[in-house]
Amino acid sequence: MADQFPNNQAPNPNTLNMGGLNLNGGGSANGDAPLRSYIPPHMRGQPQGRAAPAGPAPTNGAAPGLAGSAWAPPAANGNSFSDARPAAGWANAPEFAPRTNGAAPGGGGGRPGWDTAPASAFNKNAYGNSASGGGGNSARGSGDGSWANGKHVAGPANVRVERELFGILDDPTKQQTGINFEKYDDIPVEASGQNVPEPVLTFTNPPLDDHLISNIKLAHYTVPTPVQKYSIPIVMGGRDLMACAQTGSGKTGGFLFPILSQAFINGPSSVPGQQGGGNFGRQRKAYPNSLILAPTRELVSQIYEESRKFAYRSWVRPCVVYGGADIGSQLRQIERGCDLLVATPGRLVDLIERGRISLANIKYLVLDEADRMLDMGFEPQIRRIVEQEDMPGVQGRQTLMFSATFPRDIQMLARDFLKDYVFLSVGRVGSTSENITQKVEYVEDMDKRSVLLDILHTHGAGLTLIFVETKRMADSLSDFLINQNFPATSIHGDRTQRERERALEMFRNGRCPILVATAVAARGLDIPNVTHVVNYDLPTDIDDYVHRIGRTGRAGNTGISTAFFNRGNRGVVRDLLELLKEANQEVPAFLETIAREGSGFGGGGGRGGRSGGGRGRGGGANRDFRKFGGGAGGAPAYGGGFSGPPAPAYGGGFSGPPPAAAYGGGAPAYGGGGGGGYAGGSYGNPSAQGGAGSGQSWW
Ligand SMILES: Nc1ncnc2c1ncn2[C@@H]1O[C@H](COP(=O)(O)OP(=O)(O)OP(=O)(O)O)[C@@H](O)[C@H]1O
Repeated sequence: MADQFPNNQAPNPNTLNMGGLNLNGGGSANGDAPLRSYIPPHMRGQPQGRAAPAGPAPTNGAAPGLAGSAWAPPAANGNSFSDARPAAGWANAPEFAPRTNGAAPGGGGGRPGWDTAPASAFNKNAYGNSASGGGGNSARGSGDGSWANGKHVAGPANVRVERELFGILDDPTKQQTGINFEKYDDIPVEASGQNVPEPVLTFTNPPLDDHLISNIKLAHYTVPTPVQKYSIPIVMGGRDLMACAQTGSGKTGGFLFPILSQAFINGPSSVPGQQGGGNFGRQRKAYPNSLILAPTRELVSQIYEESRKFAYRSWVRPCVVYGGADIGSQLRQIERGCDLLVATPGRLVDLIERGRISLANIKYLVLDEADRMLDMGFEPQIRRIVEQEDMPGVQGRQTLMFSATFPRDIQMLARDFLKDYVFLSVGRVGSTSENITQKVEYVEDMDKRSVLLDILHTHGAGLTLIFVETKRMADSLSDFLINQNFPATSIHGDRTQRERERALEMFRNGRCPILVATAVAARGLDIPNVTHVVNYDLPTDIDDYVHRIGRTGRAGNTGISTAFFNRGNRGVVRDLLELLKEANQEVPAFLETIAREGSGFGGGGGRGGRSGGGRGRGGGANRDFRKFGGGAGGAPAYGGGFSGPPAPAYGGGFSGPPPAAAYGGGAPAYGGGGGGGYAGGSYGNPSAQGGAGSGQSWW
């Protein structure tokens, strides 16, 4: 119960601050607020003076208005949602416990591997084959399969684990592809860099390993998405990669497939100092071959679950570590073997300091949502992990970066972490999927609750994710919705890890189909059946908007997003306008008007708090940095081959190439009209408040 009311208090309907909602005709509850400008549809056309009774008064009784909506509780006769819920509902939901790696004992077949494929570019030793463990006679590996006599021996099928990982056909708890899945192939692809390999068109051998293909089949994937088509040969060919593709278009598979395929082909590496022995038994220090870093606990958990799917029955044993959870159980997991590690940077540093993880065997380093990790102030930890511990240098590993957005400063970080990389963009960098119908409504702050209730009352089936800017707002809005008998919960950085996991699970399984979230839930989360994303508070940075709305309209499914916009959001108006136009969305007239008014606001929308020159969307700013004279070699563009030229340069005002020195870390002074940090201070907060390391953030 405490979970529903974050302050351990059920809100008192009589003292509930309704946020100035108009409950008694014209004024607010205490009668002194001005008339609200917003009139919900069901009240429109009624005599003046009855404006905006947008929600029921929080008094005892049923929940008027809910009955006809998707949220109607089966027995809505209590005082509040907690009373009205069905017996089998919220309160009785099982405690959520993070899944642990299910056992799946071994047997099955390996395959000859990549040897039959063209020799060009492919480095057979890329996954540690050069070490004796890879070629050893009985190196077991730590997953459920094993590696014996230089061959991969898969474990036997385990029906229970298979069901847990892959679900059943058309399983509603798993993401199904939607009607627009094939349309991903219409998105223009640009791949720049030296000697970019041709894309693959199917999940076949070669280049992919048969064991991986069998797991891909279990996941019911039939064809690769565009980012996967390109990333598979690029990564298997031994190249570094910076890949940018729209939200929900399969980037996770884009890095997992080639990494795991190589692992299945080449086997494990030996532990340093134990050459020839192939000691893969229980040991205190883990030597993973692959490291995937991602910004949030929820995201690393999700990537871990995906890696469990595709590593099923293989010698590879994935592990996950993140802060806020019991380190003891994570250590025990690692001790059982850890070939592929998914981690948040802070917890990984902790484990390295404890001497429990060595990065000496890393062959693949993935930075997922790298731009967010920088926003969160993780750069020192990331640099420490990559540059100051025992990880092989840039020449000795493959490094991959994935996101839907790649602001300029992250591209500059790439200069230090990547070598001769391919820059891949599926659609314009930072663009939104056309699978999402984007609506923008003009709503004054004081009317937001009322409009939200209106939306929730009329909303159909599916899950609704509501983004707010602060933790306090997340709590107060979810309390408010609960008092309005809506099955809501919240997720933000001040909730305990258990509360966060529980809230997410309740949302995922539909017991709480409304989730109020801060930016902590903006990135990467793949939750089936999220049909509506509401930006109750718009972010100050357009990239955040792109990721937030990307929680819907995934894997070819359609979705709706609604943004509440008012003049307080004018800093983002131009970017929003351009984004809507580019994605063929309806553009409300007020946006054009405010964009014209706001010509003094600069075009960048860049954030404060970040070193460097902000992240304006000036022409070319979000595309391969190297092409704009950054000093990394001006790689030739590769004809992407997927219907047409890349999207045109976006925004205005790319003012020419920066001097070469700008690439070296100084604040680059170019970009669309002065994006150097939109004031307001709501961003950049991580560094201002101690950064990721301190655990303090506004979200
Ligand atoms: N080839 C495929 N066929 C069918 N479904 C796929 C395929 N690849 C990925 N998916 C599904 O598409 C959904 C979105 O994939 P994923 O989470 O990797 O997207 P993403 O591009 O990383 O999104 P985000 O930018 O939000 O992190 C997932 O549910 C995944 O299972």
